Amino acid sequence: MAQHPAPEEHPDRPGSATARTASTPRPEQAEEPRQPEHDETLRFDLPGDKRAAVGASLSTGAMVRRLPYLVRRALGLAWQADRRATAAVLVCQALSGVLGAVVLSATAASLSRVMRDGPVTGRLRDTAAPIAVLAVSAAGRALLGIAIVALSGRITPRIARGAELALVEAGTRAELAAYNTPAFNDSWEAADRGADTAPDLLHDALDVIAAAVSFLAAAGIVATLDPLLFPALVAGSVPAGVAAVRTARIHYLAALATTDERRALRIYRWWAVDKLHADQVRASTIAPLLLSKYRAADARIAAETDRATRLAARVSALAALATGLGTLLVWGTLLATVATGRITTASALAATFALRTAATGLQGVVGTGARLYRIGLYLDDWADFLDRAGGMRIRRGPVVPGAPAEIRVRSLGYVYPGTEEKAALQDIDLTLRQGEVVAVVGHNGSGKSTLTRLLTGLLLPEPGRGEIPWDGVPIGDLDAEELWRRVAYTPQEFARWPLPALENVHLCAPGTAPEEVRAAVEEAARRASFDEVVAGLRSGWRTLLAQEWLGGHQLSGGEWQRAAVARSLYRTRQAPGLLVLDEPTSDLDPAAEHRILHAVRELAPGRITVLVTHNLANTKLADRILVMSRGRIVQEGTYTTLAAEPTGLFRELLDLQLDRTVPGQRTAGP
Ligand SMILES: Nc1ncnc2c1ncn2[C@@H]1O[C@H](COP(=O)(O)OP(=O)(O)OP(=O)(O)O)[C@@H](O)[C@H]1O
Repeated sequence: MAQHPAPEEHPDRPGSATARTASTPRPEQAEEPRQPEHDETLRFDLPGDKRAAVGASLSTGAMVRRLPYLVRRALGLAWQADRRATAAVLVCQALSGVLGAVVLSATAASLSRVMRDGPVTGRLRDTAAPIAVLAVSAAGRALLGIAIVALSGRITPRIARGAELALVEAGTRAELAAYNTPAFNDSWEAADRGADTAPDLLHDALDVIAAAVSFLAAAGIVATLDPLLFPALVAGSVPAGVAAVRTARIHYLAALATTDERRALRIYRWWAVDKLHADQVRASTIAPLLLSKYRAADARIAAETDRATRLAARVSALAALATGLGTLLVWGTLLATVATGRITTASALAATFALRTAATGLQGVVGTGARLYRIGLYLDDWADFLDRAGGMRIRRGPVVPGAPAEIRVRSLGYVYPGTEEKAALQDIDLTLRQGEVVAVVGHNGSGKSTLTRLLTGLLLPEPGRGEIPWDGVPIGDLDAEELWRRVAYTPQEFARWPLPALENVHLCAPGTAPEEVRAAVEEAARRASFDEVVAGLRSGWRTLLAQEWLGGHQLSGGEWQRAAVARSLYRTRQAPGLLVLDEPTSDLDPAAEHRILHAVRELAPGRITVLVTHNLANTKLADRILVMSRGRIVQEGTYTTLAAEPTGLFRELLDLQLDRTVPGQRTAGP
C-alpha cells in the first residue's frame, strides 16, 4: 500500500506539524524567538469566489425551483448536438411514461379482478385482458428503454465534444492578460470541469423525467384509490430527498475545498512525465521530490474526501431512520384505510404496488435532481466562461489600423497582477517610426519583453498608466484582429506547432493551397536559414514537425528557432506594419544569426522593427538602441554613441560581454 504522509505532516503546508517542528526552537534553545519560515505553496486562492456560497446555499427548495430550468438546459444542449436523436429520445421517454402508467393501471385492474368474489376460473378469465396489456406494455417499455440508452449514447459524446470545443473557442477569445490573473485560471478550470460534466446532464435529466413520470402515474393511481394515501406517501419520501440534497452539497463543497490540491496534482504530474522535461527529471534526480509533493496533495484530497464521506454517511443514516418512520406512516395509513373499510383489500394490494412505484419515483426525482443540481453548478461555470471568457473577453475598439507610420508610447507603466510592489515598466516615453530598426537591451527582468507585448497590443496599457497611440489612435481602440494582422511577432518562448514544415511557417487558414504560399514561404525560410533544415527533412516541406508525438520529426532547439523566425519573416508579407523579434537568435549558430540580421535590415523599409537582444554586437544594425533597467529606459542612442560613452549601462554590459578573462583561466601555449 502506498505510504502517504499524513496531511498535517506535509512540509509545504503553512502551519503544518512538520513546518512548525522545523521552525519552532526547542525550549532549551529558545533564546531568541525566530519568525517561522515557510515555503510558498501552489495556491490558487480566489478572492470573491462565488461558488462556495452557491454550494453552501444548495437546499431542497432551491433545487426544486431550479430543476425545470436544468432539464430544459440539458435538452437544449442535446438539441444543439443532435436534433433528430433528441426528438426521438423525448418521444421514447414520453411513450415509456405512458406505458408505465398503463402497466400500473393494468396491475391494479388485474389485482382487483382476481380478488373479487366469484368462481376462480371466472376471475382468472377476467384478468386475462389486463395481464395481456401489462405484458405488452412492460415489453414495450423495455424496448423503449433500450432505444433511450442507444439514443442518449449517440447524443452525449456530441454534447461532450461540443461543450469542449465551445470552451476552447472561448479561451482563444480571452485577453492575454487573463493568463496572469488567478481568477481567470480558476474560472477556466471550473469551466473545464463543467464541460466534462455536460454529457452527464442529459443522462440525469432523462432519469429525472423518467422518475417524475413514474411518480406522477403511480401517485395518480394512489390518489384515486384513496386521497389520504397521497400526503402520507409524500411525507414518507421527504427524509430521503432532503438527505440526497445534503449529501450532494457535502460532496460539492468537498470538491471545491480541494480545488488547489487537484490542480497541484495535475501540475506535478505534468512536470514529472512530460517529454519536455524528461531529461531533467532524470539527470537532476528530482522525481522523489515531485512524487512526494504529489503524494502530499493526494493525501490532502483523501483526507477531505474521507471527511465528506463520513459526514454524508451520517446524514444518510439519519435519513434512513427517518425513512423508516416515513414507511411506518405510509403503511400505517394504508392499513388504517383497509381496517376502516375506506378501501377494499383488492384496492389495498393495488395501492401497495403503486405506493412502492411512487416512492421510488419520488426518491429518483429528488436524488437524481440533487445530482443534476450539482452538475448544473459546474455547467454554470462553463456557460459563464463562454459568455465572458472569465471576465477577460477581448473587447477592443472598432478602428481598423493600417501599417503604422508612427507608434508612440506615452508615460507608460505596467504592473502585473500580484506584483504591485514592483512595476514591470515605468515612465516609458518613446516614438517608433516606419523604416526604423530599434534594438532593446538590458538586464534580465528589465521589462524588454513586457514592452514588446504592449507595443503589439497583446497587453493593453492599464487605465491611468499611459497610452500607446498607433498613428494617433489609442491602441485599445483598434480592432484586435485587424491590429494583429499588422504584426509579425516572434516571442522569446516561441511555439513549436505540431504541423508540417510548410504550415509551421505560413500558419494560414485551413484550405490554403500550398502552391499559393510556397514561394513566399521558401523566401522567408531562406532569409531565416530554415531552408537548409527543410532540405534535410525526410519529406521536405511536408514533414510533420511535432516533437511530442511519435512519428513527428524532432528539430533541434536552433532549428526550431529558425522556423519561428521564418514564420515572422513570412508574415511581414501580409503584415506590413510592425516586426517584433524577441531574442530571435539566442539558440542560433553564428552563420544563421548573421543571415537573419541581414534579413532584418533588408526588410526594414516600410515597417517598424523592434529587436530585443542580449548580444550587443547585434545592436550595430539598429538605427537606435534603447537600454532598459528596472522597467525604465535609461539610455538611448546608436551603437557608436552609446559605446563611446565612458560610463552607463550599455558601456558596462558591452565591457562585460567582451571581457572573458576569468580567474583560473589557462593561458594558451606550451
Ligand atoms: N506574466 C507575468 N506575471 C507577473 N510578472 C511578470 C510576468 N511576466 C514578467 N513579469 C515580471 O516583469 C518583469 C519584466 O519581465 P520581462 O519578461 O519583461 O523582462 P525581460 O527584460 O524581457 O527579461 P529577460 O531578459 O530575462 O527576457 C520581471 O520582473 C518579471 O518577473
